[in-house]
Amino acid sequence: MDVNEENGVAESSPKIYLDYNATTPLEPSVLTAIHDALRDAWGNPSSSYAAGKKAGHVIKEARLSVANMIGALEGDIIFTSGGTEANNMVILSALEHFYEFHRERENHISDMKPHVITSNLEHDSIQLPLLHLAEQGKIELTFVPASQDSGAVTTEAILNKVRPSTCLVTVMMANNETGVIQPIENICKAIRGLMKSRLSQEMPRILVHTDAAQAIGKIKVDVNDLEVDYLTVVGHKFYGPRIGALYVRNPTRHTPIHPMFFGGGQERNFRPGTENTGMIAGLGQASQLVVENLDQYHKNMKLIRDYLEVRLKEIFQDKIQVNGKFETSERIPNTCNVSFIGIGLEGRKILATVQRLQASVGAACHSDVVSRPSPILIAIGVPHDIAMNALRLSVGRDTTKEDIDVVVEDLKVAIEGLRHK
Ligand SMILES: O=C(O)CC[SeH]
Repeated sequence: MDVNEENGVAESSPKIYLDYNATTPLEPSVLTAIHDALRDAWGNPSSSYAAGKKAGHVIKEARLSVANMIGALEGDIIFTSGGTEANNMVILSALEHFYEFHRERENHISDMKPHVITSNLEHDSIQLPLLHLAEQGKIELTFVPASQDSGAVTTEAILNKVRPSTCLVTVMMANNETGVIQPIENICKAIRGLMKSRLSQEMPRILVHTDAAQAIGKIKVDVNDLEVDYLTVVGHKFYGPRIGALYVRNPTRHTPIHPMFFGGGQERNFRPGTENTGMIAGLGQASQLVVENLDQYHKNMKLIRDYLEVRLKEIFQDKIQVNGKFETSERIPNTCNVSFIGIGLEGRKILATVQRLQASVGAACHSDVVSRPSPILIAIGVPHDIAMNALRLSVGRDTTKEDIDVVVEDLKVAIEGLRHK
């Protein structure tokens, strides 16, 4: 067995991956679906001959699977390149809806700005386009702070920020760093309750979106329970490929949707561009697996995540704090955000010291920022020094108790070493 000269660890010591909120590997059957589609359904889906029809059939089946996974209709699903594209499409469609509403009433829109409400917990693919539009003076933007008693926004806090020009409320379904589930169903019901009065007062309908990236494949996601107008699906968070889909409730007839770019008319002109048949096939298969196994996935991940937290408590006792665990809110079953109490135990230092664990201190897209704590943890009231010492551990479908035992021992050795530096 070779031993790495730098860290003295046997090269063959396999790494333990606990960063499934960052991304997941493909399920074998998803890989097979992608391979088979690339091999057999390579035709252009817009072509009317056999090769095109075969590709079109693969896409139709995948669309049905994605729709089935979230309780939607086939026509409500628009394939996108991923969650970022889907989220940006929602924002721009809501703005267009605002302007169309006022143009139809011949209102002077030149001095009107659409208003958007979101939370201070959102992924960058919501937060940054909204900030960009606000900086350009194109929207008015309200960030509703999460409650520090629950790690989630409250429906009341969202409602309190509604104004006549509000056209979109967008709140993620579950946070990628803490796992805290947001009250999307309640928010939707409350916003729908405003619908009649707003229309009678010549105010635009408030559209509601949720980014379900971290929820799908972990908890039940049903658009009929939620009553959202839009919902973002991200394949690589549930063992699927790196494409996505946008759920739009009855597009154009009930819910406005506008293309961000123009081309050959694919996806009913909502999202033109020759379809990525192979990846779409994979997304369909990943969705089918969720339909068939969600309860088991949820049960297994929760068992292992809870075991992780028990073992951490056994080893570190009062020298750890689990962030995002509140009496008044729920977490997705696979996520544990934990801080190690003590000087010199910054999360990044711990990750640089462990021998087997692969995890993150927060969102992967923030991994380049080394000098600050997670803004999400600060937002839910975690003190700065505790937030600096946080690790985000997210287990997967196949993570075992033996994996957890290895990780906990790895952390124990690393932290003892850092404490004595
Ligand atoms: O790592 C995450 O939380 C999502 C990808 Se930026």
